[in-house]
Amino acid sequence: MSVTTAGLTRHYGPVRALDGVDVTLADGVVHGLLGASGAGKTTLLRILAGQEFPSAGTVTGTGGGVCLVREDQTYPDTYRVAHALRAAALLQPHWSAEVARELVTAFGLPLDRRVAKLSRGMRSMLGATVGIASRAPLTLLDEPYLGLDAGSRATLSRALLADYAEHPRTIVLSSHLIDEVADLLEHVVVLDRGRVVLDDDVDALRGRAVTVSGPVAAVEGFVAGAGELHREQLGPTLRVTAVGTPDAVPAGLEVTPVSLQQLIVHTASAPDAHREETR
Ligand SMILES: Nc1ncnc2c1ncn2[C@@H]1O[C@H](COP(=O)(O)OP(=O)(O)OP(=O)(O)O)[C@@H](O)[C@H]1O
Repeated sequence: MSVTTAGLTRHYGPVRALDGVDVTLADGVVHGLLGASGAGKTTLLRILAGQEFPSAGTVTGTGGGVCLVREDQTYPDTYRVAHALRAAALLQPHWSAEVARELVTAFGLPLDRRVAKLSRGMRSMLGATVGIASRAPLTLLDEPYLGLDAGSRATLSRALLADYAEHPRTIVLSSHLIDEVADLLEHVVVLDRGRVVLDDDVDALRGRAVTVSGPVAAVEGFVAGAGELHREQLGPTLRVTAVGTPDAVPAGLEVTPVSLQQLIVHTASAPDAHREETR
């Protein structure tokens, strides 16, 4: 299911949580919705799921069925894990009871425990179970890795990829910790203060930016005309992260590729003039 937003804007009083967001979430692709705290990720997911109205702009293509798992999902006080799963099964027309059972076992989720008494990590396990078992054509997971230990993070990633391979759908994972999700993603959308600052396939992004370090004058010469994302100087050594640098590296300079995490962090904090270079 392909979903498109046009000019999507959401104001809360003076706060522009979303400010003219134009994105297309392609069918059968795992997207990362990334950005710092307060960037607008949850607001966008809530609007996509129909749980929030935009102040302006449109969303098209969400008619096939949506499952949003929020990191602050609330349930009635009396709900136990089994109740939450039963409710999800009733609400989600593509629900797989088998997947839900497998994940409950893999995570070691206590079915008879009250949801209110679950630890932070267990709440994420429950959310992941609901999101994956929903098999919703548009599956939105808000901060799915919050509080999970390394083993459970691996379980979630494995289960998500395995089920997605058999039942491709449009998946959006929001996170402000890019390392947690980087390996799963095919496409990233980065928000910064309600605006899209990066919207590209992961394959296209990898290797696009480099960090170059060496003597100040030599580095300045190498990055002249490139899009600069970040610079720091330590005595006589200058280190610059940039996109669009020359292929030929002069002697005396050290050039290393930038990880997806670094590229996104630098893009979100780069001056506006240089953002265009990364698109
Ligand atoms: N109901 C609301 N009332 C007032 N302001 C809100 C409301 N919901 C969100 N905001 C504000 O909108 C901005 C975006 O919030 P949002 O929760 O979408 O960000 P986020 O990227 O999901 O952040 P985080 O990673 O911390 O969850 C923030 O400044 C937030 O304080």
